[in-house]
Amino acid sequence: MRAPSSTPGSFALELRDVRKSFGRTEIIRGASLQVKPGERVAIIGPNGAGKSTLFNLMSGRFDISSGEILLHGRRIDGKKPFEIARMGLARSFQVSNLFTRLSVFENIRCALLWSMGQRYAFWRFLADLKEVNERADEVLEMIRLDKRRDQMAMNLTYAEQRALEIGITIAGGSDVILLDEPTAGMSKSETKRFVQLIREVTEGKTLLTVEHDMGVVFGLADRIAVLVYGEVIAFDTPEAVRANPRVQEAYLGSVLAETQAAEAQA
Ligand SMILES: Nc1ncnc2c1ncn2[C@@H]1O[C@H](COP(=O)(O)OP(=O)(O)OP(=O)(O)O)[C@@H](O)[C@H]1O
Repeated sequence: MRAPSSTPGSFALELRDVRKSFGRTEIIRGASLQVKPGERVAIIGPNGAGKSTLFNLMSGRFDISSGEILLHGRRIDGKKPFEIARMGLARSFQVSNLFTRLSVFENIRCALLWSMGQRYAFWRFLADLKEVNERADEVLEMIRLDKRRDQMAMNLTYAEQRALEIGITIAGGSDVILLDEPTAGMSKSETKRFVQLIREVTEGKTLLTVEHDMGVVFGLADRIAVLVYGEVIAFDTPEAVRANPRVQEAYLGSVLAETQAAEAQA
């Protein structure tokens, strides 16, 4: 519904020396990232490294203390979350954001109407309802919830609720998508199916995801940003990140060892 507003040669999303302090504590300590249009980027790092904070800064939920954030070459730091959303950046949350007593269809429709916001006068808005309904059904098919269309969101399984969450995030047609731990709490088989779903619904879009599951990270990401104590210590292809001694030492060594131990036990 929304055309990408990229200017040639610009990055989809760019962070320039971003800093964020809470009180006296600096949590993000000069983070820089340049994400190309259509790239899939995973942000990994130890608990408390600042990954969610970084998402909150990109989506305007928190103000940055210094630096710059650009969406398709346009400054977005200092803007309100809804302004950033309407400029084409959408995010999902770790904690579910659904209207549990509305139907699956209505949840998507609300997201669509919200994304259209005040740009439509009421008469125009009514004329567009048909288009909105059609788009909502299209999104339901994409997230494979068309058969659950008229169920209340509260009656969906956990994995279906997470899929609906993704549908809400992509419904407005944003071309930069931030997903915060999309597969958290899922079984292995659910995770596998969900990663495939994420691939499909974000095809051609720019995706940033915060993820703890290294299987998901290495299966999904074109590039991985490693955040440790609020600093991006590596931003590279999965192979290069895996081989990076600094990353091994600061994070990945222990995580991979844990993952292998868990797999050996399973
Ligand atoms: N609103 C806030 N006020 C004060 N401190 C905060 C706030 N939000 C986050 N922090 C602190 O910032 C640090 C980074 O938190 P954040 O949630 O961004 O880390 P994370 O890398 O996402 O961790 P996890 O992997 O556990 O989700 C933590 O020490 C946290 O306590």
